Amino acid sequence: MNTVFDRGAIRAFRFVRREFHAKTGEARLVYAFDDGPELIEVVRIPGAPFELDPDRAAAVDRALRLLHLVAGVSYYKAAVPPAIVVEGEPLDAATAALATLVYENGLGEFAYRNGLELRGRIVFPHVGTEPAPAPVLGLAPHALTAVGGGKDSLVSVEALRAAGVAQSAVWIGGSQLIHACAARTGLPLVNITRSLAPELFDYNRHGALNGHIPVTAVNSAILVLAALLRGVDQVVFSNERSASYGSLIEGTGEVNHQWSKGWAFEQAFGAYVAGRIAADLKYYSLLRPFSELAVARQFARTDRYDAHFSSCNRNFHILGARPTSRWCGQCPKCHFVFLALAPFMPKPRLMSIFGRNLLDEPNQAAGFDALIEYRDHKPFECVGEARESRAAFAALSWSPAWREDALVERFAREIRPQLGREELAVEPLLEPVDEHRIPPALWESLRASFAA
Ligand SMILES: CC(=O)N[C@H]1[C@@H](OP(=O)(O)OP(=O)(O)OC[C@H]2O[C@@H](n3ccc(=O)[nH]c3=O)[C@H](O)[C@@H]2O)O[C@H](CO)[C@@H](O)[C@@H]1O[C@H](C)C(=O)N[C@@H](C)C(=O)N[C@@H](CCC(=O)O)C(=O)O
Ligand SMILES: Nc1ncnc2c1ncn2[C@@H]1O[C@H](COP(=O)(O)OP(=O)(O)OP(=O)(O)O)[C@@H](O)[C@H]1O
Repeated sequence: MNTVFDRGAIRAFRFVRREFHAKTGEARLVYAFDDGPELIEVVRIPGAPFELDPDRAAAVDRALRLLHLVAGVSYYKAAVPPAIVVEGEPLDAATAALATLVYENGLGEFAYRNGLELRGRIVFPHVGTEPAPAPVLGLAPHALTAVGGGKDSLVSVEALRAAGVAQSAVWIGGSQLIHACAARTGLPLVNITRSLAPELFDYNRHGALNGHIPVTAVNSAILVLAALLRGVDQVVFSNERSASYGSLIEGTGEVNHQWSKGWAFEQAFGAYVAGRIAADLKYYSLLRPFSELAVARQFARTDRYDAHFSSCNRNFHILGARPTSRWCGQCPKCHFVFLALAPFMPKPRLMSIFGRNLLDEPNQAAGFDALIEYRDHKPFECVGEARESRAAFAALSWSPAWREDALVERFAREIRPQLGREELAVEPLLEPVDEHRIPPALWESLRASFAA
């Protein structure tokens, strides 16, 4: 493309067609703006050729339709045109409602940063007929555990292992870091590849709208498809309770960067999968009842992954990682993970993971201030709630090992006196809540393994 991407002239975003090739495991998701070129996203699920009986083939097609709708968000956002057109069979009301929910909320940060109002503007056309409830397919008891290279999914892997749940470590994309973490689990590995339509990058260079998309919703829909193809009954994510809370922006309200990691998404998506795709396919987040601090404490209980994991998002760009080391030490994720692990890990171990002590670097004060919502809002990143960060700081400020470090000392002197002691306790934040979709027997075992 040599000209500008004239998004104002675009009238409609079209869902053109979806294809699945059982011999190769390749799904092709096809979109277009008006009569422009086809934008084709390709996802490949390993394990082909897939032999599917008619019921499973029909469920695979329903899952593919869901993935087509959800993954379209990457392209729709480039122009946000007035109309959405779904070609082929029309959507029913429940499917259209789920797609609208994902687009409106999952593009919340995108809309805020681009000064757009998307609520009420995203209309997926649908008809009034309701499809039959999804059948039971007789899927085998086995979890596809999504691995993201960070601490959360590794906590889930170990919890499922302890509970005796058969599982595979599954990841999407070409990240070597995630591959190394997945290999370190010792589980069977499943690496799914995904290529965005190359035209999108061209559009981005020529003036398309850009910003954050609900990537966990896309990954979830990919794993649902993979579970059906591989004939297994569970898709397990590792989204903690804290993901349900966004950043509070003055004059705007709450904007959640990680909306599709939150409880509202999990409930709607999980219910849709069981109700409309396959009745015995369970989608849930194993860490939903827990805070980031509870997950950090659990992670600290084994050093198996210390030399492999990273939560720093500079490792995870689709056009190639941009890290100088596994931890850049300067981004909100590095700040938060350092702070959250510090109360639960011996200091030398944490410093050897990061290669430095971030809490003794006075020039990083602003980054840590944002985490505790002091003079700034919580960053648009996957970090815990401000009350968790404040409680972690408070715990360190009473610890002989940490209290003399520059930023901890500053917290104790300047910020702690403004906060009530009851706001600063770590213990209440380690208590699980009973809001989750975890199968009951597994929940009992999980609760016991997280208890102190
Ligand atoms: C790695 C990262 O943080 N990427 C965000 C960044 O994108 P950037 O341009 O720096 O690099 P790429 O990720 O390589 O993306 C290239 C372009 O492609 C678009 N794109 C990418 C993936 C996709 O599924 N659809 C797309 O359209 C993207 O817009 C780029 O133009 O900045 C972007 C704009 O703010 C972010 O959207 C990129 O975030 C990725 C989608 C991503 O995978 N981010 C996760 C690390 C992440 O933020 N996870 C959240 C979960 C949030 C959720 O609701 O699911 C978290 O852990 O909190
Ligand atoms: N490339 C990926 N493939 C499959 N699942 C992924 C991928 N990236 C992230 N996930 C999953 O999405 C969820 C959110 O990712 P997130 O980055 O918060 O988790 P994490 O990498 O396990 O931990 P951390 O919060 O320490 O980064 C997790 O369940 C994670 O396993």
